[in-house]
Amino acid sequence: MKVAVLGAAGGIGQALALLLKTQLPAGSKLSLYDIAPVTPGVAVDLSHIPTAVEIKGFAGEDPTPALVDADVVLISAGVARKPGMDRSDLFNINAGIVRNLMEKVAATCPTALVGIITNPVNTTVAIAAEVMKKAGVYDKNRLFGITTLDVIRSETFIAELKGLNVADVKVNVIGGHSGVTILPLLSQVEGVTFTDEEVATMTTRIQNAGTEVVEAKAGGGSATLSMGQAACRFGLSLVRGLQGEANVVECAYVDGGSEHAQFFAQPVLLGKNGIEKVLPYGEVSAFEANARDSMLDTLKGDIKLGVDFVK
Ligand SMILES: NC(=O)C1=CN([C@@H]2O[C@H](COP(=O)(O)OP(=O)(O)OC[C@H]3O[C@@H](n4cnc5c(N)ncnc54)[C@H](O)[C@@H]3O)[C@@H](O)[C@H]2O)C=CC1
Ligand SMILES: O=C([O-])CC(=O)C(=O)O
Repeated sequence: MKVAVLGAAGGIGQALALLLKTQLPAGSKLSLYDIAPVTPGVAVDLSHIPTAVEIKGFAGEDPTPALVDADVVLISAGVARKPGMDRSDLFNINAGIVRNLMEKVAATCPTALVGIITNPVNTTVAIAAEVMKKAGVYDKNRLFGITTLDVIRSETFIAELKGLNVADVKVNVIGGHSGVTILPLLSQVEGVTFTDEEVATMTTRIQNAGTEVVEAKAGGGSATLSMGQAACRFGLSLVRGLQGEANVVECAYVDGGSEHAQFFAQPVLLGKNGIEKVLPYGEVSAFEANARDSMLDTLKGDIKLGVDFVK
């Protein structure tokens, strides 16, 4: 199994590379790429960790050498937010970065499973899909916007509020990955009830959690370490699915035939071809149904921006 990380010298990329070096199955290959010249050195550094994961680093303008024979490609290349910015403010720079990298993915490893981390995810995933379509190699079951950070934040915050063992908390987060498009389905969390006020406060906290980190880092970037953990969890789930493990389910932002929008985050069953099955997200409360319906104009606008960018 070969996993490539594009953007591997960045805050997320380095954390993700470290976690993958220590957690990928024995015999895996890990390939790191970034335009930053330090990237081969990051790989040398990680290569001294005694695990049976072979690691190589590549820098420069062309990601192709890192992509050859990749089974999974995780993309965190691009710029991150500073205080006062919205995720959509990253579009101008990151749209072109994702388009260029996806052109290389389409040419070099068109059947790899691709996880997009680069913001604005609601839009960059649509860009990735359009690039693959243009190249004639689009498979909607192999492209994912990684929304796992919203899931692990929800698990953490709910466990804290309700005094639960965080390992026991499971929550679906649907929609997209910015502001009101992030919708945790709190009504489905087993073994707990929330007051209306708790639902409102918790939903807003999860939706604004990225901004919480951006403000706390005070100009030093956005979430990197928690995102490294989230992307590692998601990347390992992709690998487990590829290896034929049963019942591997994650929420992700996918082209899954949703009635709500072309791309919509919901639970998916992962397998040897990426998405084996898009799963229903289940019953929702009146509050959640209203929040879901109210987000759709924003989400569809974000998607259209990406489609128009490539067309
Ligand atoms: N999906 C999610 O939940 C989250 C997404 N993000 C997003 O992830 C992205 C990366 O964030 P950080 O790692 O904190 O940023 P960073 O600035 O620390 O790292 C970004 C890396 O991308 C590299 N890069 C830039 N252009 C490139 C290109 N054309 N090819 C290859 N590499 C290139 C840079 O050299 C740098 O090493 C941002 O867009 C951020 O908004 C951040 C947190 C959560
Ligand atoms: O908020 C940001 O800019 C980074 C991000 O996507 C998150 O932390 O969820």
